[in-house]
Formats: sequence, structure tokens, C-alpha cells
Amino acid sequence: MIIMNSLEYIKEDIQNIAEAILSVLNIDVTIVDENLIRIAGTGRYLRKIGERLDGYSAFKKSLEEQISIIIDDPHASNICKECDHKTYCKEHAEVCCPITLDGYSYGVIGLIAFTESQKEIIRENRDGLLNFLGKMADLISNKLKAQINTEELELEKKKLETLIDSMDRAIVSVETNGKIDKYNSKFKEIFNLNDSEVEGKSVVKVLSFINEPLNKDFKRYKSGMFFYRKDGYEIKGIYNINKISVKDKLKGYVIDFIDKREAIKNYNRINKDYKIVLDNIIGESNIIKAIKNESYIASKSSSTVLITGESGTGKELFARAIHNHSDRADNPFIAVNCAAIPDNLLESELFGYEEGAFTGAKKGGKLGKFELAHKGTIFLDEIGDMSLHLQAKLLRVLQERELDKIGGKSNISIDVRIISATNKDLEDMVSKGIFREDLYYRLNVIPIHLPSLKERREDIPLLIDYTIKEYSNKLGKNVDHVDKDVLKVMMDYRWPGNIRELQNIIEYSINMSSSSVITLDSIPQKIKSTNINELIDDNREIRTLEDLEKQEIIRALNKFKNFKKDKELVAKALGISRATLYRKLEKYNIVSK
Ligand SMILES: Nc1ncnc2c1ncn2[C@@H]1O[C@H](COP(=O)(O)OP(=O)(O)OP(=O)(O)O)[C@@H](O)[C@H]1O
Repeated sequence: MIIMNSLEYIKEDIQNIAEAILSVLNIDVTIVDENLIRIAGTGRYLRKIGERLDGYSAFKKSLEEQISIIIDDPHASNICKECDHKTYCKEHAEVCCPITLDGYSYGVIGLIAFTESQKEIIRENRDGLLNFLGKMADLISNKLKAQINTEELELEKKKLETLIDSMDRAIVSVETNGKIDKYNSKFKEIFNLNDSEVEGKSVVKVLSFINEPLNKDFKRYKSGMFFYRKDGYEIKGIYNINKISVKDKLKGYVIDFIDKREAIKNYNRINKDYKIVLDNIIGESNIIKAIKNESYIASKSSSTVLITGESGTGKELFARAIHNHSDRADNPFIAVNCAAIPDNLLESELFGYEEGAFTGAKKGGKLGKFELAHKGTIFLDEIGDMSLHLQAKLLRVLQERELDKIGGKSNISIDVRIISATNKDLEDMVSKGIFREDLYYRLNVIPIHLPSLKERREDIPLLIDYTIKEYSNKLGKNVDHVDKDVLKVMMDYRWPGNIRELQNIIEYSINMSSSSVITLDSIPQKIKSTNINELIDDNREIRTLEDLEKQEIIRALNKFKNFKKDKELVAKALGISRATLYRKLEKYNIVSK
């Protein structure tokens, strides 16, 4: 919208003013705009509205020099002598005055005498008329100012409305008595309301959960969780109430609301540009290529995926890429680290609870990660750390596709794809009875095993290159490669922490580098002497040989348990005879089928 700051836009008012002046003074009036185009006029000037005053004239001088001019004797006037219209001018006298606003000329208003008697009026009232015309010019410029202000306000209002309407937050402003004043479209949308249910209504009638914070305990509840129900429609989210004060006087409130599920969806949408896809995962080794291929196939299915691999091998990265290639990509990807949350909290984190489920339960209850991941993917990282109690609950969710919330009266059906990951040997845990076998099979429909970095050394140069770029950028340095000695050391190193460790080492080295190349001087000491470090780095408890032997036998038995000639295969795999195998089973008290 362009602000209409020209007399053209108030010409009707100006014409009324011209006619009013004529009726009082009985002298013709004409008004031109900043381009000397006549926009109002009386008498013979009425027909000339819209015409332009060409050439030099008193009006032009008045406009350009912002001065009032009075001509009561055209023959003696210097202005008239120079005027381009002098040969056919029928004017006997004139008074004109510039219309200015904020130092800018918007036009000129003039009184014109076409008869001797009109000329006499001008002559006799020179000062009075000049003063009067000045007042009329002010009247017009004030009118123009009011018009500009109104349009500016209108423009600001439109901008604000558009801004507020395009927000992904619902917003409502209320007066001090709680009456709804303004709201945006998102507000109606998330609460499933139409204008007639909102306009002028009391906010606590529309949203009962606002009653307490607004009327009882503002300090305590100025933000909180809400649960809203209307005709079978339900949403949960978070509200914030802000006071609006003018000169320390409370004038009302602005309340904003976030629909939790939508916020997560939007988060995912916003991050779409940075969404990891399989092509962005660095690695050209055959093994990684094969895994990318398996992952792509897995992304097109809704079966569970179990990603195994040492810490830092990219399990979460692959899980995200699988989600992003799937038809769930527009819905949430929710990652939960089962090892990082204490067991009693993990249950409510995963499954949520209803309001009043237990002492200390939050008002409005809590949405569980499974609910948040509805129609998307949940990534259960470190699944091997989940307690048996929660394993049983998870199994139920997998089997029934329903959630049984703590304190919930009814079950909630969910549509979530499960990808889990672990760096533990789940099969071993199953054999020891610390991971449920039935759950293991449910989770492991599509197994993906990520190799450690040392198993795909050919990818190390690529990863170094990529990571240098990433961290050089982040740290504002211009390091761009490693020299050949560093490359050799890095190719030989054992990388127990895999890619995460490689990132850590590159970040350190970039910090230590003073040129564009990373040399042996800038890399950490620990990776320079691989062999010694292998010994130092491996902090695992030393196990007895008997213990190791027992574990390997159990592993082999598990591996071949579904084969007919399992004992023969086990013995062969262990490099011992069947008789020795039986002896050892007895020795270690291992019961097998
Ligand atoms: N192939 C890869 N290309 C680029 N970066 C990678 C690659 N694989 C992993 N990374 C990066 O390495 C880091 C560790 O990856 P991620 O967290 O996926 O590993 P993880 O196996 O899930 O680790 P943990 O078991 O410790 O949770 C992340 O910063 C990730 O972006």
C-alpha cells in the first residue's frame, strides 16, 4: 500500500472549501496541486479542473518559493510582466498562498478577481485576505496530514495483522476484564473456534484453563501447560500470558499458545533444509555403500529397524536418514536416549501421563514421546539400557499399537515407526536373560550393522576432508587439509570413538593450527603412537580366559540354535570336537536345547 500524500486524494474536501470561500467572499477560488494541476475551482475555473498551469505564473512562484503573493495592479506587477499568460489574462487581481506541510509544498490556493468590484474587495482587505487564505491553506494541509496519518495507521495495522496472522503461534489480546479484543487466525484454528464464538466474549468462557492464571494466581501460572477439549476435539500445549501496561497502568493481556504437536512438526519442517539424507552421509567404501542401500530399502517399509554399531559410528544419523527417506518424513522424528533418562522418568517420557495420575503430576498431564511421534518415527537410542519393566511396556505398544498412559482411562492408538539402536550385544543380553527375547525379535525385523571406522579405513580421508571444512567454518579458520604424515597417523589409528572421536581430533587440531595445513605438531599426542595407545585406551576389565571361553560358547550356541546340526556347527565354529564341546557345556553348566 502506497501512502497517498497528495492533495489529489482530498480533492473533494478541497472543492468544498473553495465553494465555502466563494459563498462568503464572493470571489472565485482555485487550488492547484504540487504539479500545478488544478484540482478545485469555482466560477470559470470549475471547467478547468484537471488542467495544468503551464509556464511562469504567480502560482508557480508561490509554490516554488513558498511565499504568499498579492497582485492588485497587474499592469504594475513584475510577476505579471514575466507571466506567460499576460496577453490573454482576464484576472484583475489575485491573492495566492502556498499549501505546505512539514516544509514541503503540496499546492497553492488563490483568490481571483474577474471584476473591478472583486478587485476592490482584494485591495481593501489585503492583510485580512492574506491572513484568511493562509488559514485556509493550513486547513487544507491539516486535512492532508490527517489523511496521511490515517493511511499510515491503516498501513501499520494491516502490516501487524498480516504479521500476527502469519505467525505459527495462536495469539489473543484481552482487556483487563477478560473480554477478548483481538486474535489471529491461528487462535481460531488451534482452538477450533469461529469468529462468533470469540468476538467480544470473555476469554475465560472460551478457554476455561485461563481462569486460574488470570483471576486467581497470575504470578504462579503466567505460563503453563493446557489441555483443551471441545466437541470431541482435543489439543494440548503451552500458554504464556504477558501483561500490557501503559505508563505503569495495566491495560490488558496478550496470551500466546503453542500447540505442542504442531510445534514439533514445524520444527521438523523448518529443519528440512538441513535434513540428513543418505547421500549426505560421508562414505564411499563398499561397506557403507551397501549399508546406504539397505537403509534406503528399510526407509520404504514400516517394519522396525535395529541399528547396531559401536558408539559414534553414525547410528542416529542413519536413523534420521531412514526417516527422511520414508513417507513419514513430514511428520516428527523423535529421538529418545534410553540410557540418559532414569528408568522411572523414562516411562512417563515415553508414554506420558494423564492429569492427576500421581502426586506431582503436572496440570494437563504430559504428552509422551510416542504421542509426539504420531505418524512419524521414534528413535530409541541405547535400547539395551532399557529396564525389563519398560521392555514389557514397549513390547505391548509394539504388539497392540496402543498406548496405555499412566493414569489414563482409555488406550490411545498410535501410528509410529520404531527405529532402535544400541552398541551392546543384545543377543548376548538375551542369552543372559537381561533383554527380552520376544522384544528383541520385534525390534530387529530389519537389522543394520554399522562398521567401526577402523573397518572402513578407506573412508577416513573423505571424513577428514569433510570434517575439516565443517570445523574450519565453525571456528572461523582457513585450515583446509592435513599433511601426509598426519594422514598416515590417522589411517593407522584405532579410532575407538569412531567418527565422533575423529570430529573431536579435527576440532582440536584446527584450534592448534597456525597455518592452512594440519601438521603432526597440531594433532593430539594420543593418536601419534597407536600401538601404545591401543593398550592405554582399552580400559575394559580384564576377563578370565574361562569366562571368555564360556561367553564364546554361549554366543556360538545362540548363533546356531535354529539349525538341525547345531552342536556340530558350534563345535566347528569354536574349533573343537563335539566331545570337547559337551565336556565344556557340562563344566560351565550351560544348558542348551
Ligand atoms: N558418515 C558420516 N558422515 C559424516 N558425519 C558422520 C557420519 N557418521 C557419523 N557422523 C557424525 O558423527 C557424530 C556421531 O554420530 P551419531 O550420533 O549418529 O553416532 P551414534 O552411533 O548414534 O553414537 P552413540 O552410540 O554414541 O549415540 C555425529 O556428529 C554425526 O553427525
